[in-house]
Amino acid sequence: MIVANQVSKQYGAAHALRDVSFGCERGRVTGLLGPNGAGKSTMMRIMVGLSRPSAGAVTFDGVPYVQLPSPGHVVGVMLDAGAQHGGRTGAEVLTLGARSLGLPTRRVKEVLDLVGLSTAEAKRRVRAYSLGMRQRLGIAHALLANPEVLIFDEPANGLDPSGIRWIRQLLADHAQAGGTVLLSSHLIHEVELVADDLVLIGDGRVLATGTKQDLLNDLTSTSTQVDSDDNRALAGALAAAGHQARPDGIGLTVNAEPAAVGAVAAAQRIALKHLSRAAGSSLEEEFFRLTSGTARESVGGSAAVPDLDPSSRQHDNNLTGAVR
Ligand SMILES: Nc1ncnc2c1ncn2[C@@H]1O[C@H](COP(=O)(O)OP(=O)(O)OP(=O)(O)O)[C@@H](O)[C@H]1O
Repeated sequence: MIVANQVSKQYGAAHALRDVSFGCERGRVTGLLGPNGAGKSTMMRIMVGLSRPSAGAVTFDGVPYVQLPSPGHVVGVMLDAGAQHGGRTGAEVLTLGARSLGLPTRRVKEVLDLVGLSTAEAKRRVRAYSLGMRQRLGIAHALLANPEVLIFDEPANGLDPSGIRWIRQLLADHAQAGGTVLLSSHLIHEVELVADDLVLIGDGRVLATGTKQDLLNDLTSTSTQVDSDDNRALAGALAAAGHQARPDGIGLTVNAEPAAVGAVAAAQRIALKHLSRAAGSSLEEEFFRLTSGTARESVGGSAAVPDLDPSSRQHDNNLTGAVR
């Protein structure tokens, strides 16, 4: 089991992650979902020791990645498919990987077959690969030692529809065989079909976690659609009452029971034209609703932005593969 415990990361004055905690269980696919800049890549880099957290820790069955006796045998990582050396052939990249893991070179052919790269393609230099081929090579590299844990950042990036189906199946099969899978995406459809559990993050904070089904039930059960004579004033009054309201093309969609929305409108003497429970929102709609607030205060409840102690600032660089 992977456990992220109160992980925070600051880049200078910017907070990329704030107190992020979640778990990924064996036998399940966990989807880390969030819009661009939410902190997904930062979280994954911290998980595999490529970046140091400002606070908190991530463990694999109780052990931090960097303290695992042979991390490459336990955790298969695919973070940045573009990071492969462009001057090497795919076969060379995998052969070097196999050697460093103490694996026989026949494993190279096995993983090439597994990810659908032909022998001819494996002989080409990586710089000539399409994004989808690089992605497959990165996945092949992660699978070399047949690790129990897979951590993939945006694995469907660049894959064609059949490739996307293939990666979904691969991840689901891995979990079904007892493995632990964490994948990130900013595209909910990519994870909706394969993830058993979801961690929604925005602005570096966990917005919601749970099984996909529970989350969907929770998120959709309290949505209300409302239209009024003055939706701007109503949105302001709802926000002041602690509810999130967003324009939905007709009026507002609010994360509260209809009775609560009606009470706020009545208190402000705003006449309503429509008030109903929102019908069957999709997970995507709810995801956008949850992550649409750019103000940190609007997504995290008690989310005051703490002052940064200048002495704690880290001047990190941005080198791929560097601990930062
Ligand atoms: N090396 C760095 N230096 C400064 N800020 C950084 C650095 N790396 C990430 N950040 C910032 O941290 C925040 C989270 O970035 P991160 O790449 O983790 O998000 P993400 O969810 O993976 O986004 P995307 O979906 O676009 O890949 C962003 O505001 C980003 O600008």
